[in-house]
Amino acid sequence: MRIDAISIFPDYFAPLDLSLPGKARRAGLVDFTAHDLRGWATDRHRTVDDTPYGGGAGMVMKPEPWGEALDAVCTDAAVLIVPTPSGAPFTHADAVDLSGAEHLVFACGRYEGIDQRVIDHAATRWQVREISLGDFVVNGGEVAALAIIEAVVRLIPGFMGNPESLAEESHADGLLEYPVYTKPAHWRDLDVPEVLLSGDHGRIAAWRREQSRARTRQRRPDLTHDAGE
Ligand SMILES: N#Cc1c(-c2ccc3ccn(Cc4ccc(CN5CCCCC5)cc4)c3c2)n[nH]c1N
Repeated sequence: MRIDAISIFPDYFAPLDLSLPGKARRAGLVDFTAHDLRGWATDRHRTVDDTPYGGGAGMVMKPEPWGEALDAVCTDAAVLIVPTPSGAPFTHADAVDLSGAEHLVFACGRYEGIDQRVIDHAATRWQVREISLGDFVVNGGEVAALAIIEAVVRLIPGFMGNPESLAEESHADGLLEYPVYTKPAHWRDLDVPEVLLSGDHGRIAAWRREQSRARTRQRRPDLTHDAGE
């Protein structure tokens, strides 16, 4: 998989050399490049923003640099991901879907966002996904791109050391994960649940299923329609 990120803060993606996706790069599973949008700004000051038509606070990112950047970076197979507070909530299903893509390009906006014509024009040439990380506002698309990249790359076949662990993850079956424990069995007057020390794999599996269901009911009633029934 090829992944490109376009941003006025390309150094924001340096942590990818340290985390999971960094390992994927060395294994040749993922090829990641961060690009500085200002490289496609043609004026002397390398301007990428201007005041909004219709008035309003803040600045909007100009279409010209973005148009040139996407023309240069996107291949025909590109899926263009545009993080935005107004996007569709990102889910595990999206991560699974995107893990099969050949080329992901992240358009990371700043200021009050990117001129809508950039997205509209891109949609005539590539698959475009406007995605939100959650119901809160941050100052740009980079943190969402990092989260999405990590969620996607770890699902690429051959990346995770223990692919079985993916099957039991939160949201993989519509439920939240059960609690986990390790040694010592007794710590600060707290014991590991006896069932986990029993060696009875059937009891352990049943206990974990019930813990997942209870957590999901308590913390995420929105997920409990018929998940994991
Ligand atoms: N993914 C994701 C995100 C983002 C995200 C993603 C990308 C950008 C680019 C810029 N910003 C900052 C910004 C965007 C909008 C506004 C509010 N509106 C602006 C237009 C007129 C009305 C008001 C304030 C500030 C971004 C934020 N935030 N939260 C998520 N889950």
